[in-house]
Amino acid sequence: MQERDHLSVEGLQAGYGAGLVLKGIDLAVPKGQFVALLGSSGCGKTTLLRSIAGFETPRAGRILRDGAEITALPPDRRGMSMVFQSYALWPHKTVAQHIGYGLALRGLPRAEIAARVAEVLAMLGLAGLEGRKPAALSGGQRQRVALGRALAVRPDILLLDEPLSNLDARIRLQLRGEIRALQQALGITAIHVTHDREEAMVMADRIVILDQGVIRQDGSPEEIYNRPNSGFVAAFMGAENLLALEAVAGDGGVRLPASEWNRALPLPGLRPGPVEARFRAEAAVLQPVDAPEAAPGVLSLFGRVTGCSYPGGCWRLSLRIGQAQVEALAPMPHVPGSAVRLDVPPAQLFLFAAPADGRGDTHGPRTVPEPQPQRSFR
Ligand SMILES: Nc1ncnc2c1ncn2[C@@H]1O[C@H](COP(=O)(O)OP(=O)(O)OP(=O)(O)O)[C@@H](O)[C@H]1O
Repeated sequence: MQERDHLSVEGLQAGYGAGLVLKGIDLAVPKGQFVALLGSSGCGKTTLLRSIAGFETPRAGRILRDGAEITALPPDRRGMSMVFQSYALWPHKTVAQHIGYGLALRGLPRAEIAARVAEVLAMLGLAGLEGRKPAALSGGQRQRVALGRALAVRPDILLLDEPLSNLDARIRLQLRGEIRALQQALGITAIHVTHDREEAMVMADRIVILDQGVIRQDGSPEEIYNRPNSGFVAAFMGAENLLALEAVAGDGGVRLPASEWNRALPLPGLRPGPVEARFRAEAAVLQPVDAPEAAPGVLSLFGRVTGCSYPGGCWRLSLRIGQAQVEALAPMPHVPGSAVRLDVPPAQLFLFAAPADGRGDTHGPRTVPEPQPQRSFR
């Protein structure tokens, strides 16, 4: 715990019945930081958020706010507001009543409530809708009301539980930007639960990847995207193409020997043995098979097109490379059966010693530095 940590979670364990969902979470968040909790369904994101909010009682560990323990405090005494995926609006209350709700509970004078409601209505572009009830609002407007209710009490910690996932794509993009701008303008510390990778990337200062109740990686969006610390994180961040390689020791060090589907590649820093190679479809450059040899460090793969579709922009190719099926993008369509070369640049080729448990980080990746200690990320 450092002086500047606004919110800290230490050794947090939580679960339901006999099952343990969070298996020891440590997280220290400085004031004003926007943290995205990212992970697949069921990994424990909401359980962590609800534990921070005070809606779940942890089995072990502590939650601190500005250094003071709040683990046992009820939700309304934590100085936090939460926004839910389902909006959680009352059908019989108007927009103004929703936004003023927390202020009325706190016993603020009517005039002050009216002034604050007007301020929040203006801030969220809801002016003119104050007399409407939720049934007469669009999804985006409803979520703005829920956000307004959370912000009206001027929390300094805002907890967002997938607030955008019920909205259509256009409104989602718009609200994303609005929430981020408001959070920055108000200097609020925000914890945002999502399973949408792009949403986490564009909104957050920091991304925490959760998997089965443990933190797999914690870093800036650029770090997580460009330097995943495991095959799991690489795959979660879109590097879904997977090749099973075998690193061998030779005179010039550890390398990937040439085969009918790849050129040889030095693998400095990796031990001999099975290697998991991952890359994004958009990272690979499609070449004719007889193109000049690629620059050193580039992994050149040879395969055949098995499928071709047009999702818009580029053509998306499915390719058979040895035993693996991978995806790549191309500016032109390719006939199934065509022979092609795929070049993967070193910065975008994520290599990990292949693990026994399929998670890709047992004896350290070649291209990835050790994960940063949490406290260095500020
Ligand atoms: N009230 C509950 N009682 C029993 N089990 C629960 C309860 N709430 C959640 N769980 C279980 O705990 C695990 C973690 O759930 P949690 O909602 O925290 O995951 P999540 O990462 O937020 O998932 P999603 O993205 O699907 O919302 C899941 O296996 C879920 O089924």
